Amino acid sequence: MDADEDVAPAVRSILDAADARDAPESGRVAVDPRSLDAAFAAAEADGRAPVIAEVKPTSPTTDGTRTEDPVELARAMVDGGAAALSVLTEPEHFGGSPEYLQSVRDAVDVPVLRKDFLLEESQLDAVEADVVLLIARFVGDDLADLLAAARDRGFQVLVEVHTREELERAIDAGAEFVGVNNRDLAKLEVDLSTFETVAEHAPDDVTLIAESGVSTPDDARRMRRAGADALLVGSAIMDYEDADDPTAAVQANTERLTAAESQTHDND
Ligand SMILES: O=C(O)c1ccccc1NCC(=O)[C@H](O)[C@H](O)COP(=O)(O)O
Repeated sequence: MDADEDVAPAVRSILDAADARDAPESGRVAVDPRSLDAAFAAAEADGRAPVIAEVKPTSPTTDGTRTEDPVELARAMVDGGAAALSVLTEPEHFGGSPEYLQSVRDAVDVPVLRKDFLLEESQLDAVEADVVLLIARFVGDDLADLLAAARDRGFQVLVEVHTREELERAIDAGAEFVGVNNRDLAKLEVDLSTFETVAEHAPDDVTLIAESGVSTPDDARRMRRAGADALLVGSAIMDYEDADDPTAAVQANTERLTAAESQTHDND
């Protein structure tokens, strides 16, 4: 691993925990994945903004922990029009688990992204998912090998970048799905202009996903105008702590963002 020396203490702690995690005892996984590109195309054909809705019980920048059943939340996201789902499997800082992901994937028919901080090949085998995340900053020179190892198992791979230099490394490694994270993991600050400045350098044949900080339909349209093929949204969809009915709130939050494309004015 390289380039992690400047990260926020919370991220340092996440990486230390990932380093310390035992290799899964299960054997090597072999995945028959649900196509992410097809899911995005189906959403667009239906007039929905392609949204990957994230089941994120907590995080270093979230107050408290959402304890509702991840499967119920995931179903509400799909009912709200999510093209795909992301499920945190990191246990110590995000309240996730591979078991949650497996239950969610069994319950829905959209592609499911495994959101975690994968540093080693063996960690790919913790659970089947349609897509796995590799964060360019954290895997450093191992990116191409991990990408190949993930594809050998059948996974689609989302390579996350935050800078133009990381984008170039992702492209050189052969990434087909690139997520530009608007959250700077050095400071945990979110700035939507990150996607705008990095995405313009991406080749046309890459599927580009705007990650983090998308809170309103206006934000969604802004990212789409800047070239996002899809949006990865966690906090704004999981924002239901004051709601009487959490699953209804999650569905409504998802609908608000997936409907962004069909609105001409912002009515956030
Ligand atoms: O979300 C965090 O606080 C966080 C902190 C440290 C490292 C990663 C973090 N988030 C991971 C993510 O990629 C986001 O959950 C995802 O992009 C959704 O972001 P948002 O819509 O802003 O919740």
